[in-house]
Amino acid sequence: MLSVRGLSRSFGGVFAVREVDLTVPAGQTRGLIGPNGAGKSTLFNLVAGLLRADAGRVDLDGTEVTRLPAHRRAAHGVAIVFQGARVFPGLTTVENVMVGAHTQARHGFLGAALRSRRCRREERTIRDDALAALDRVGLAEWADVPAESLPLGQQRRAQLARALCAQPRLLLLDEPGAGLRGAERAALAGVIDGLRAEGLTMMLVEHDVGFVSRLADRVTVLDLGAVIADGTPDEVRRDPAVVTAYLGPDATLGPAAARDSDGTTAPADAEGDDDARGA
Ligand SMILES: Nc1ncnc2c1ncn2[C@@H]1O[C@H](COP(=O)(O)OP(=O)(O)OP(=O)(O)O)[C@@H](O)[C@H]1O
Repeated sequence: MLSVRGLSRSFGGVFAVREVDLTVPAGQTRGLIGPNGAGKSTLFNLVAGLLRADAGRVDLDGTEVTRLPAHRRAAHGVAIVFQGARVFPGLTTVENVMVGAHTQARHGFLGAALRSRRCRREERTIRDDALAALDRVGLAEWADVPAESLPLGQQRRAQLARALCAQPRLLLLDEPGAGLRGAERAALAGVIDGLRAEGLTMMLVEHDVGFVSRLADRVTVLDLGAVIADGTPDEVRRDPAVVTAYLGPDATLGPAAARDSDGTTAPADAEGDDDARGA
């Protein structure tokens, strides 16, 4: 589904992403972890076409998209949920989600302004698609409430629904669980797990190693822009290079410790990690 070869990008002469090779087969959920500043978000932006690569190539389903802008890659099925993204205030939950489907709408400005019959029909279809996406993330009953009145965890799921509305084939989730605790975190993990079971191809950036380990089939570890490990969650947690990069030379990255989404190191039985696994 996704193939990245020799991908590099630097800012002011410093590599943010350095000669990254990565293959994500269709149906796989790939975790992407690494310390702060490792290059995770930059890699996502390079895959989504929001940043230009200095070198290397990106292929989606066998088609090279390296030079395509973000909207053309979206048409190839790439959707991204940004780190710390907020819902649009002043819109209901379903209206927030409909914004995602509007990227695929056919009617132009004139049709919308005149409320033509075709435009109204398309609007109904978009609303139905948005309601179906809300159902997939467990928010159907909150469709008509102001989105900003939802708790943070539900706002995150609404953003996920917005991305799903574009019917992606590759979904990039940049720290979707950041700042979530307890039941909210467990609910999000349950939704991501459901999408995985449906066979959606996903990449998931998270600081919380327990959260990623529970949800990903395979994990890639970045440090200083380069891939330092790639394997099953268990293999990666035991890899000495990963442990050192993450926590320092004397630490362990097994069930005993994991860096939580706020960047602090917490025991695995702390609230966030435990809830993610227990979902
Ligand atoms: N637009 C930019 N301009 C300059 N430097 C940037 C820019 N974007 C990223 N960087 C730098 O590139 C490096 C990688 O940043 P990036 O945000 O991709 O890391 P990250 O792994 O996502 O970090 P975090 O976990 O903190 O979100 C960092 O050193 C960062 O300061």
